Amino acid sequence: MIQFENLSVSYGDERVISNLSFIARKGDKVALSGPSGSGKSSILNLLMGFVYPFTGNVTVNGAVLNEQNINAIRQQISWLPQELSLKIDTVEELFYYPFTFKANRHLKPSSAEVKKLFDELLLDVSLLKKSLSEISGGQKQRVALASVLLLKKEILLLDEPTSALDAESRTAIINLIKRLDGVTVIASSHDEEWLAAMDTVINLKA
Ligand SMILES: Nc1ncnc2c1ncn2[C@@H]1O[C@H](COP(=O)(O)OP(=O)(O)OP(=O)(O)O)[C@@H](O)[C@H]1O
Repeated sequence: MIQFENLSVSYGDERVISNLSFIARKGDKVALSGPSGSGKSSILNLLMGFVYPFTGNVTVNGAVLNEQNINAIRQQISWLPQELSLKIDTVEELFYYPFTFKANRHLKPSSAEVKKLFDELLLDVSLLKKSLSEISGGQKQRVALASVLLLKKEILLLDEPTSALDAESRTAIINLIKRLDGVTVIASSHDEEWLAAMDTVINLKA
């Protein structure tokens, strides 16, 4: 369970989020909506411990998130950022990047698992042999999503996961996310189809 209690976030003098409270239970699919700059990414950054609240608490599975327990909490989370600024050249490097971390090495998927998930994401595994400059933004987004899904963590944080996708792959991903039993998903999105499909939508300008 993830709980935000009376949470406020500020950057310097700028208050971005004020008195936000919500609970996501295990397996809930939660969307964060709101205009650009309303604080959607900041909420995901709070859960990763990149930002700390100005007031209030974030609790993950009963532990109030702090600098001492953040590393243990991150082990339970798989995070897909909005922009991937990695110094890598190939699709294969992008896909296997999360598995290069010591904590994730044992989670490296089999080629059969990779093939199965790529099929579900409407991707051809031959893409892995290409350089990043040869694939589209939508293919890159789905390859990155595939690797965070294969980490099989119980919490999945997605920052605008369908922003580069066409209608067909967007629907495939929404269906796949909805079938993830027991996985708590929190995703920022401007995508109406995504927002309509999730269990809860938190509108940050409401
Ligand atoms: N590290 C930072 N330092 C200073 N200000 C920041 C920082 N991160 C975010 N902000 C500011 O906080 C506000 C909320 O940003 P955030 O990225 O959380 O919004 P968002 O809803 O995710 O936006 P978008 O839809 O454009 O991705 C913005 O005004 C942004 O400029």
